[in-house]
Amino acid sequence: MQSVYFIKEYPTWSQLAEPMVAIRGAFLGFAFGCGALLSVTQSPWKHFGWYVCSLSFFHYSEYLVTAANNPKSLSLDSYLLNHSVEYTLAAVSSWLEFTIERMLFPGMKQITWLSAIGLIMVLIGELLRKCAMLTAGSNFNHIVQNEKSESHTLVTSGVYSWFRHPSYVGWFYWSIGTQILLCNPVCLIGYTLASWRFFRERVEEEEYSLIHFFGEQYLEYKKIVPTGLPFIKGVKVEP
Ligand SMILES: C[S@@+](CC[C@H](N)C(=O)[O-])C[C@H]1O[C@@H](n2cnc3c(N)ncnc32)[C@H](O)[C@@H]1O
Repeated sequence: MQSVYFIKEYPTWSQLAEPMVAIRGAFLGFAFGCGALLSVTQSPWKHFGWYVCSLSFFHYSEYLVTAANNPKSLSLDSYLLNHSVEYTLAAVSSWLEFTIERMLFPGMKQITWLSAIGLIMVLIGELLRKCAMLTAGSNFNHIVQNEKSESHTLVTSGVYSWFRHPSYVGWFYWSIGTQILLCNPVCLIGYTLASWRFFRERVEEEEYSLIHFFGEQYLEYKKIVPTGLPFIKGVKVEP
């Protein structure tokens, strides 16, 4: 008698992740729509609507640009929604601060000229970051690489000729801009200090690897081009 075997095929990780990608994309689209609706009303939450649009656009476009730029590195994490616990706490704190101050001092949340300055910072920061991603192409990776891949080349053109870390410069001013937009004084100070510390450490860690990868070529580039981040010089090199 012949036996029949059924080989059970388990879905691969990428097959499992596909619906999650669609769900996150749809959620960000929905959030953007809600933000846009709030933005065009005369409600006291109007500026919060600008913020929701900025936040959802940022996360959606991180995934989209990674897909176009460096599809090999694309994953569910490319939305950067689960960046870190600190990042999530910072976002929730800013929503709480906005809500509490909105209840106690409603006038404080309706300073349109100040929110407009914040929005301009957000837009410029976003543009700079996406220009950096597109300029670096497949050399750009959300996860700092400690091993040099064969195709990794040093990028020194376009926005990389202005700053050594243009995407971090963009993200730094984007994050500060969100708090100016929300007229959140406490989070403005907190975000400025926390993101400055984060990028100081990140730049040092990244530059160790880049010097290891590109040696003299990176050291020459480092001499000519600043990091772009205030009071951050990057890794110290002994003469
Ligand atoms: C998240 S990206 C950030 C890039 C850069 N720090 C910036 O702010 O635009 C991190 C990856 O970019 C790579 N990288 C950083 N600067 C680079 C450059 N000038 N040329 C090529 N790769 C670079 C690093 O090796 C790392 O894996």
